[in-house]
Amino acid sequence: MDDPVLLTGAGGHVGQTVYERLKDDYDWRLLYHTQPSPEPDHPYFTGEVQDTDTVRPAIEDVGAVIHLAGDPRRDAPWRSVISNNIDGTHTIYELAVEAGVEKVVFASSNHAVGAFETDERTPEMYRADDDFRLDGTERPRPGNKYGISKATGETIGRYYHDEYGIAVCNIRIGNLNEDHPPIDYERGQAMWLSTEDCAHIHDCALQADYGYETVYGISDNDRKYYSLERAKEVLGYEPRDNSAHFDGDERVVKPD
Ligand SMILES: NC(=O)C1=CN([C@@H]2O[C@H](COP(=O)(O)OP(=O)(O)OC[C@H]3O[C@@H](n4cnc5c(N)ncnc54)[C@H](O)[C@@H]3O)[C@@H](O)[C@H]2O)C=CC1
Ligand SMILES: O=C1O[C@H](COP(=O)(O)O)[C@@H](O)[C@H](O)[C@H]1O
Repeated sequence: MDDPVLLTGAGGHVGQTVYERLKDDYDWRLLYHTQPSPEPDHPYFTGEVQDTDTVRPAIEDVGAVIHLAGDPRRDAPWRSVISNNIDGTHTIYELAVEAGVEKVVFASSNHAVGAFETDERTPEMYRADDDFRLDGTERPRPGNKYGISKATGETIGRYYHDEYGIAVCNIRIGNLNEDHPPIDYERGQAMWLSTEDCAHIHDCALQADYGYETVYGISDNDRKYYSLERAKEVLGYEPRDNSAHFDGDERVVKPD
């Protein structure tokens, strides 16, 4: 991607993870909610992602968008997800059409499919010896209103792909922690996405050719209930981390 790339939610956890690691690789445009400090090295904009007057100048002349801005809380209330997540994502796509954007990478979530984690399947599905896998071809099955907003974001992308030809990659992100995988949280270990793998999968999604894709964004954990096949095949994703290789403090060498 030689054209500028707009990163929304640039000040957040995922945004900083992506920007810090790929800072020199793209001609970034950054959308922050509020004034960033210190100022970033690339042109930036501030405001509400659902506000066309905020987004229009930010998306001008952009070739691709990584859309992260939104309310990430799993218990986010309806009014918030309607505004920040659903209306915000609609605004991004609507102005992407206007600006001639070729590709949108959308931060979807494990919570778009959270209701697959039924009482009958859990906690066994979180364990390394269990072979249950979601692969991205299943229909969304949200477990909360936040999950509804992510499933809706995927569907908004489907419309803008079919109607306007925008290439869309929904990354159903698992669990990005500050540093190491969570300890004593089987589910968290199963859907852990390391910071390096997080930057890498977003880089892959900017580089690869596809039409409309939904992939899972997790590291190559021994415990997993999401398939990585589609991300590997379509995006060229090569995860390097595995939650099993951390003991809570640091990477440990596992015996063969
Ligand atoms: N961190 C994780 O483990 C996961 C994150 N995600 C998704 O990834 C995206 C980023 O999440 P995080 O970085 O963890 O959250 P975060 O809260 O750290 O970052 C989100 C950013 O978006 C901004 N924002 C929120 N509403 C906005 C609005 N209306 N207009 C402009 N900016 C707005 C916030 O100020 C914040 O800087 C979110 O869409 C979230 O749903 C999905 C799955 C897992
Ligand atoms: O989508 C998200 O998922 C992560 C992981 O989910 P959790 O239920 O294990 O907490 C969550 O931490 C993050 O806030 C959310 O945006």
